[in-house]
Amino acid sequence: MSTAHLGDDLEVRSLVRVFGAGDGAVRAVDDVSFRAPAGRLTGFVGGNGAGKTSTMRMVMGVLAPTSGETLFGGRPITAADRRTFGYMPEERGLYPKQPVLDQLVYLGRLRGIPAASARTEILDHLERLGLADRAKDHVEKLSLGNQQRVQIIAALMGSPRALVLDEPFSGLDPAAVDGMADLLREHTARGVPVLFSSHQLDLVERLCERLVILRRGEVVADGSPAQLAARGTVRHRLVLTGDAGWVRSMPGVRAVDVDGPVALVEVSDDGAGRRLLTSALERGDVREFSPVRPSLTEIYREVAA
Ligand SMILES: Nc1ncnc2c1ncn2[C@@H]1O[C@H](COP(=O)(O)OP(=O)(O)OP(=O)(O)O)[C@@H](O)[C@H]1O
Repeated sequence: MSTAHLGDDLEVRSLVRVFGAGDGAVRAVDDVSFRAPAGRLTGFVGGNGAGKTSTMRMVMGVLAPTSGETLFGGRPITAADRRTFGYMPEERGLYPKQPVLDQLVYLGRLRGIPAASARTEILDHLERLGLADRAKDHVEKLSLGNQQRVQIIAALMGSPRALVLDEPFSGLDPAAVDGMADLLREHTARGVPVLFSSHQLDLVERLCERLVILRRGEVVADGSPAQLAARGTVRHRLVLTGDAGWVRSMPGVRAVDVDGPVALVEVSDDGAGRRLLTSALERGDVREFSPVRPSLTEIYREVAA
């Protein structure tokens, strides 16, 4: 039995995975280190082929690292640890011809969850994800989004000690996204680290306390959304009473967008910002002059493009 207890971080250290050899070798994961802290939702983002799935597979032991380590609570992750983890792989593996409830009970038993307690938990999760009336249906009769919900329940049942979820939100409608987010928060509240990949940046920004951005196998950003926002280019929003077109000719000011009395600008330094504000005040009332935090999408474009 694992000695790990709730409150352990998941961590990867100097993780490398090379596919192929010689000239055709691909360094899919290239010296990746980051931590998914206990009790936090960590979003794992990056473009197609950035190395997210390969990293998660190495955490779950279904892909061998070329080098580097995967750790839980500071110790190398063991097979016993992994049996206590909830994993949603990229390749969804449900049996089409088996009823939903039977299948989930079976998957639970593979993870050592007694059938009776698995049933209670599964029925509760089906209810919460709006699938209570589908428990006896064959999986193949469900829409893809509903099959996805079943897959999610398979990963979440049995009070896992860590959750590793590859694209858990893809294909879900907004109500299911909210239901799923609530479920994940219940797990972080128990002290579980949750690592999930996603291409939906708005969702990651809304949900995550931490995020890790990969680009071509390397970590290019790692921190809270606020920490990442502080790294991005800060802009200012200037709202005047008259037309703001004149800001375009101010030295040290780049007008990103001007629309009537509203201008979004980047200033080269504090001095240029002060000169801009002074000029604006000389021309009349200034209704607003405020820094604009870059959105995650903008930060992502800066670091991952
Ligand atoms: N089994 C494999 N054999 C050879 N190359 C592979 C294998 N698995 C992944 N790769 C390559 O490794 C790189 C990273 O792929 P990976 O699936 O980890 O990225 P990803 O970030 O999950 O991408 P996506 O968002 O598209 O799912 C890609 O170039 C991919 O082609």
